[in-house]
Amino acid sequence: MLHAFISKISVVNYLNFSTHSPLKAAPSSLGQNYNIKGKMSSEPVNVNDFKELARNALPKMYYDYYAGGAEDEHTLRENIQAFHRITIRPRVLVDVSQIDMSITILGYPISAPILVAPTAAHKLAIREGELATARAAAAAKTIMILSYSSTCSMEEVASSCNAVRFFQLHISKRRDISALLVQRAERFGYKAIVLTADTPRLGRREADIRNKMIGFPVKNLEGLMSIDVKSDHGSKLEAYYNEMLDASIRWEDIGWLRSITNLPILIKGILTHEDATKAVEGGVDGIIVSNHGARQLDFAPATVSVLEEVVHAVKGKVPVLLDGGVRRGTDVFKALALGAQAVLIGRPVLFGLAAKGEGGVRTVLEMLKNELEISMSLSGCPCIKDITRSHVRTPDHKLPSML
Ligand SMILES: Cc1cc2nc3c(=O)[nH]c(=O)nc-3n(C[C@H](O)[C@H](O)[C@H](O)COP(=O)(O)O)c2cc1C
Ligand SMILES: CC(C)CC(=O)C(=O)O
Repeated sequence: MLHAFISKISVVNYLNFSTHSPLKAAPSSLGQNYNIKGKMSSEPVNVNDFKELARNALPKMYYDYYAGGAEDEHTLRENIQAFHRITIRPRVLVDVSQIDMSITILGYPISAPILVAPTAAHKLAIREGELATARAAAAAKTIMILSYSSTCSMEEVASSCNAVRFFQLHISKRRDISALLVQRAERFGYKAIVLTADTPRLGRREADIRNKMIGFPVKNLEGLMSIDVKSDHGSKLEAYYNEMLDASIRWEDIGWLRSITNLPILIKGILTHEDATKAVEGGVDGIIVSNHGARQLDFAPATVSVLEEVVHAVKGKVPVLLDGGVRRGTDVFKALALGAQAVLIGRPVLFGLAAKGEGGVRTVLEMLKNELEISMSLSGCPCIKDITRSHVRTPDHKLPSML
């Protein structure tokens, strides 16, 4: 009866767009969110929607650089699909009238366990580049990890907002220049060094090779280093970085890094318990489980599939973070349940920036936070510490014996 009544009302209103019905304004205001002929709206309702908007906003070469992965992009797909294979085990009748997503990372309080991953070249997305991203991260009360390969300098970013920032480092063949960057980061208030360990050379990103991807100015290296890339073939970026990166770095070099800075050191790019153990023994202050957004070694495992292995090896001695394929609040929830303290977001931030500038990045972070809040409410977890291993079921999960 009620159903029939509602149906009748909607048909009448649908037919009476141009009449003086009290609901007359509805079709035009709703029309901003959906198209009655069935086309998708241009207003994103989730983080994935930003990908298409970014594709439309960017030159193909830049979009492909942001979106692409290595070789067959098997790991790129797996980073997402591995999250889909994990289900959530919700608990009911828990008081979830107040949800608290706040945490601290290395002692710094943030509003939710979602950080901005280091990604290069934000000026390919918009003119303001990393300054816009940094302001959005500050507005979301989270930490941005500034890339070594940023297109705004670390000084410019430092003076654009007073939020907590970390600096991501590559060790280049010019060790003196890497040391100088660390000292500059320290002087300009960056609170940690994130050493990327999975990039002794660049992975084969075939879209970049086909597009003959250009090099972009690495602002932090201005006046310090210029590498003349002679190659006219393939990705100039690949040629540039292979010339610059020190492929001989080893575990012993963590000691060198420790000797030149008092900042905490996080190591990014750990995928096995063997390396997690070495990292802890080497005295790092945190581990980021990452396959570099599937841009380095194709057929490296999806990050969420190896998270527990790393967490078990680390035994709570240092925080473990994860990135790769996090696109939903439920993904954040799953990573936390498997032992991560927080996650980092890469491409969605770039897509938000390309589609809608600083506001786009802000929206991406807000969407993920809102989704995490809902996931926590519907799973019976009012605080982050309430999210436990027993809140997820992984594909290798064995049913406890009933005998
Ligand atoms: C366009 C792009 C540029 C990146 N640049 C860097 C970088 O400069 N340094 C670094 O350590 N990681 C870099 N990454 C990897 C990210 O830090 C992160 O590991 C990855 O993007 C996470 O996966 P997601 O994009 O699926 O969220 C980059 C990733 C992308 C997509
Ligand atoms: C310029 C690159 C080294 C930045 C990077 O890490 C990436 O493109 O994945």
